Amino acid sequence: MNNEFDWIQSVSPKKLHQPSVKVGIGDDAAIYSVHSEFDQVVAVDTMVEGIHFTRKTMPIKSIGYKALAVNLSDLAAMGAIPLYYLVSVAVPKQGWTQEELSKMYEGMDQLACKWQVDLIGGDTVSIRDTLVLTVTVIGKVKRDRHLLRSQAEEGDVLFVTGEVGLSAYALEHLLNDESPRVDQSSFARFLKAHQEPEPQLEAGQLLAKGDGRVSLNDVSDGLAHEAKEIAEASGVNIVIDWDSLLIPQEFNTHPIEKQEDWMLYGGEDFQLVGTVSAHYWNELVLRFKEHHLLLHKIGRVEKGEGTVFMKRHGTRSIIEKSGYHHF
Ligand SMILES: Nc1ncnc2c1ncn2[C@@H]1O[C@H](COP(=O)(O)OP(=O)(O)OP(=O)(O)O)[C@@H](O)[C@H]1O
Ligand SMILES: Cc1ncc(C[n+]2csc(CCOP(=O)(O)O)c2C)c(N)n1
Ligand SMILES: [Mg+2]
Ligand SMILES: [Mg+2]
Ligand SMILES: [Mg+2]
Repeated sequence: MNNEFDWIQSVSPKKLHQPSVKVGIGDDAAIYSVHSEFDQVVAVDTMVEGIHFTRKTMPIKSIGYKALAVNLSDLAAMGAIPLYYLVSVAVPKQGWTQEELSKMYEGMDQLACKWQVDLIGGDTVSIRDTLVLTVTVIGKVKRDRHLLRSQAEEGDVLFVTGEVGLSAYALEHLLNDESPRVDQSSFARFLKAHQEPEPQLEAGQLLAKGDGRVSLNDVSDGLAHEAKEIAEASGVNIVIDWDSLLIPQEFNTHPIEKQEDWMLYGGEDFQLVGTVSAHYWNELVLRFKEHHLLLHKIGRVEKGEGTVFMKRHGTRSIIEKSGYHHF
């Protein structure tokens, strides 16, 4: 690899999307101007080789794409509009070429162009064994229009913005070397969900625009875990209605326990899960239809203190806050 400074030069954007950037890459820090009618929104998430990806589970370009996507997903979950991002990369001294790192940045750039977000800084260091990629995103939300996990109330509708379980299904096949055994044309959308998930920014912004009260979270650790976070933050119980979940046809030939593993506990779906009051629901569904976006009812909110239930064929069971845990 050339020296670190040439490398930084090579990943510096030639052109920026946001006119608010006053100083981007190249000085000690970035500067951007702000508008007072908006609040600033910031999030950071890290991807670690061996934990979030391996060379077997992810093409290199997708590692970059996903690292930015998971962060944009957190902004989506706040109802925010993304503006800028910073990238910190720790590169092992062996095993990664500059071409590969450039590919990783290409993945980020592809998604950044789609959402008009600008790379305004970062950090480059070496590490012993595995690559670590940390992305920080900065966005904005109209003052007092942000969406929180703590706004659910008894009687609300529980919704998701798309299918869940696709990412975990793909990952299981990738880890078990089974992807050649599944039908490749139908496997493609599962692979896409795992490798290059689409952050639901439009859905998040649409939910923030309306007048109704909304609670919202993004599905990184699994539907069960995220629903539990909403239930606990809001001080309510949540019932997930298994029979109303969108179950991919490919799951039908697998035992129900496997389906539950993928759909409730698998994680990394990066759909949004949330609640709205029942009388606002129909209007919201219409608005989503107008924007060609999916909003799917999967349960309801009840009085309680943070318990999540799953109801299947009329029988309820308590769902634990399990999903992917680092500790
Ligand atoms: N090491 C840390 N130091 C300080 N704050 C942290 C740390 N880790 C997480 N947080 C904060 O805790 C809150 C929850 O973080 P968490 O990472 O669980 O959410 P998330 O990003 O939505 O989930 P995921 O990481 O699974 O995508 C956030 O406000 C986050 O900024
Ligand atoms: C090789 C490989 N093994 C396992 C997984 C699964 N996985 C890792 S982290 C995580 C939760 C989200 O992470 P975080 O909580 O850090 O946002 C999940 C579901 C994977 N993606 N790749
Ligand atoms: Mg996080
Ligand atoms: Mg989140
Ligand atoms: Mg996150």
